[in-house]
This record gives sequence, structure tokens and C-alpha cells, in this order.
Amino acid sequence: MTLEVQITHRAGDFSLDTRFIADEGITALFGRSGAGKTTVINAVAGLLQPDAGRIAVHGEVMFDSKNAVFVPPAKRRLGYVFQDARLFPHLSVRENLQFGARYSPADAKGPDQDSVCTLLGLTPLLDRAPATLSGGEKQRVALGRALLSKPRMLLMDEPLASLDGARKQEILPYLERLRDGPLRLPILYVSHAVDEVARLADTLVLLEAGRVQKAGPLMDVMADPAAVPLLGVREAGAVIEATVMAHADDGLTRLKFSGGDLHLPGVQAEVGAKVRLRVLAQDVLVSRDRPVGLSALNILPVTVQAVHLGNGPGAAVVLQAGKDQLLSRITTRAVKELELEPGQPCFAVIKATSVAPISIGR
Ligand SMILES: Nc1ncnc2c1ncn2[C@@H]1O[C@H](COP(=O)(O)OP(=O)(O)OP(=O)(O)O)[C@@H](O)[C@H]1O
Repeated sequence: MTLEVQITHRAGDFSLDTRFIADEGITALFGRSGAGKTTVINAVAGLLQPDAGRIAVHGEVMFDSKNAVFVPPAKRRLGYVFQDARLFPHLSVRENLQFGARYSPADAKGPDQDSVCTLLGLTPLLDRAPATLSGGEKQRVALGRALLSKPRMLLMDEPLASLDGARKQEILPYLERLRDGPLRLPILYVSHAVDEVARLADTLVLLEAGRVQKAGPLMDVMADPAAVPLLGVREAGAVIEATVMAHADDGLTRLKFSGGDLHLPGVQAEVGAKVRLRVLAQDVLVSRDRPVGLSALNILPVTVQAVHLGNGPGAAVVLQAGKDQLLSRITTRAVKELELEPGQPCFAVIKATSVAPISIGR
């Protein structure tokens, strides 16, 4: 187990009672503003001492209230990247990076400055001052500095929140490289942006009012109807993995996943590449019969796995498509009229332009 967290903490009116475990890869801690994400990540970093509980990294206890253990932050060997890069303004990029290396224990395993610069594209920036860097570049330097301290785990608190859409797109591939490359450094990643989490995370922990509401492999949690109110009805939807099969002359790409073929526009990956697709629940329609004369290109035979009726007019339907699950958000009236119930074979109708290929080359 990479990280075990089981803590309670009170700050003013806010009470936190959180437990989860994180394995390898990227664990995203998702929640709305005020859910307690920063409190949790600060407790893991040692910047905050919880009232009670236990935190262990790679089995090594960092905090244990019963046995009065509290390892100070500098001894935890965790790299922390904040929302604002917090670079030293009077030092060059090179010197900022060297500062990270200064804190790495001599016997620690980890990348050297050259490989970090290559990984994060920092070589052309080495002599620049932080004030001359864009927001995305600053975050890459902050990430490089954290990596050079040779941490056992990276903690990232909303690292992209202060960047605009284009800068975000610039930095996401670096985070993917970190996740998939030889470093394989475990990352605890705090975010309130579903698109980031869907793209990056392996494990998803949904936090609400200081409590874990759902936790597990990303694809399971994203396809869980109970997660819909936590993620937001417009943001909820399954994440599936597909392989790029062919690019057609008309700009559409054929992708294969366990539930069949999908035809989507705007897929930039090479044939054979694996991509993550985010299929928003509000963009999946359900039909009892195979529709004819419909403009939608993607019609998949599926089986209703579960129907989750909400308190309002909306319902969430889990559809089994091969080994994958899709989530559809339709009205309760439609559920009744179509007599949808578990085991019912039907068809999922997905508009090609509504599926976002969100991650490439996993
Ligand atoms: N020292 C404190 N005294 C009183 N309340 C506090 C203190 N620290 C945090 N809180 C409250 O605890 C709650 C959780 O804060 P936290 O920063 O962990 O949330 P968050 O999920 O990271 O939110 P955001 O995304 O807005 O940063 C908030 O309501 C905050 O006001």
C-alpha cells in the first residue's frame, strides 16, 4: 500500500473524518470547494497535525496519534507542488532546481537534473528568472524541483487551477509522462476539476464535507450512479479505454473498446494507440430497439445493469457494454416508458461529437 490515511480533525466548524488507501499511480482527491482536500493533503505532508488517526507512506508511519508519532515534513521525503509554483524569485530556474536536489538524501533513488529537464522540457529555461516564465512553465519548474528532492511520493494541490485552458493542455502531457514513464512515482493529486481527474487518475477518492463518499479505481467510480451528484450532473460520465483502429478520409477515427466500435472526430493519436475516452452521461441516450434513420453514428448493443432513480426528474442508468460500463442520464419518465430494468437488452446511442478523447498513449 503506497499511502494509508485515517484521520479526524476539527478546524472551526469544519470536521474531517477521512479514511482511504492509495496504491501506485495517481490518486485523485476530488471534492467541491471546502470539502477538506487541502486539509487532507497538508496532513499527509506534515504541514498540519490532525487531532487523531494514522498516516503511513509505503508502510512507514508518518503520524500515529495513539503512539505519539509525528514525523516532521522535511523528514517525510514527500515532494509538494502547490497551486502557485512558489519558486524562489531571486534564483534562476537552474538554482531553483538545485535547491530541490539539496534536500535529497545521498542514498535516495531518483532522477538526476538532466533527466528531469528532459522529462519536463526545462533545458531551454535553465538560465531564466521565475518572473519571466509563463504560469505553465513555472509549474513545470516547481514539479522539477519537487522531483529532484527524490521524493517517495508527490503531493499536488490543484497544480493546474491557476492556469488557463491552453496552459493546462501544455502541462497535462508532462503529468501523464510522469505517471506512465520509468519513474512511476505515486502521486496524490488534489483537484476540483472533473476533466483533469478523468484524464489523469488511476484511483479516485470523492470527498464531501470532510468525508469520503466513494473511492476506488477511476473507471468504476466514474460509472457509479451514486457519484453523479458528487461530480455534478453535467460532468458525470463513464471513462473507458479504447484502441485507435483507423483514421478515415472524412476525419473520423474508428476506435475499439470492449463494447464495440466508436467513430469519433478529432482523435490525434496514431493507429494502435490506447486512448481514454470520457463519455458524459448526459450524451448517452437509451433505445429499446436499434434506431434506424438516426444521424448518430455510434449505436452500441448494451444491457441495463442498474437504474438509479433520483429525487427529481432525472435518472442514471448503468449500461454494460462488453466489459465496460457506460452511464446514461435520462428522465425518470423515459425509464418508466421504456420499462428499463436490470438485465434488459437495449441500445446506447452516442453522438460522435460529444465524446472527448482525453488522454493519449496509455
Ligand atoms: N484553521 C481553520 N479554522 C477554521 N476553519 C478552517 C481552518 N482551516 C480550514 N478550515 C475550513 O475547513 C474547510 C475545509 O478546508 P480545505 O481547505 O481543506 O478545503 P478544500 O476542499 O481544499 O477547499 P478549496 O478547494 O476551496 O481549497 C473549509 O470550510 C475551511 O474554511
